[in-house]
Amino acid sequence: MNAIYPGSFDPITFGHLDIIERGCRLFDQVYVAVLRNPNKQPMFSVQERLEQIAKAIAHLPNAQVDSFEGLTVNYARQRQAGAILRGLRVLSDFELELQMANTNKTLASDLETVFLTTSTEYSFLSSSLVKEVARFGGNVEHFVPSHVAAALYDQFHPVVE
Ligand SMILES: O=C(O)c1ccc2[nH]nc(Br)c2c1
Repeated sequence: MNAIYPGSFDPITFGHLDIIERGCRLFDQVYVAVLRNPNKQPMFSVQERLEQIAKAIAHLPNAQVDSFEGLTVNYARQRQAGAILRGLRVLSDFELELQMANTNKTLASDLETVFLTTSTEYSFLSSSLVKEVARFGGNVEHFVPSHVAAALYDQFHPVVE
């Protein structure tokens, strides 16, 4: 069975990678799918995020990066996925995740949402938190892959020609 792992990944964190690596042990193929959302102003472009994710999952032979827009259930069908993979960090994640899972179940009754609880060491982690730490010059090396840490540094320390 294939799974999709949809998200904004702005940027990808070790929390996301924890879910992806464990999902790769459960599913034949995991599509790490960046949602192209024109209503949001991400820090990194879709292309930048695709490249960041591709490098982060290069060690996983059955994971691949992708992007999509519109309904998650339509993208899942396009990728012939039987599951939507989601991570749960803390109880506060559950309410929105439950709403999305029930919506998707109503739209596509043959599509399951599979939740994995993140490892406790990453349960506090979010892309927003990482960007705030980087914004104020904090060390993010324990939160994101080194290439993502470098991209965050460049965001806040632009080279002046
Ligand atoms: O980085 C985020 O914003 C974010 C949100 C929701 C999340 N659920 N599981 C994980 Br890992 C996760 C990460």
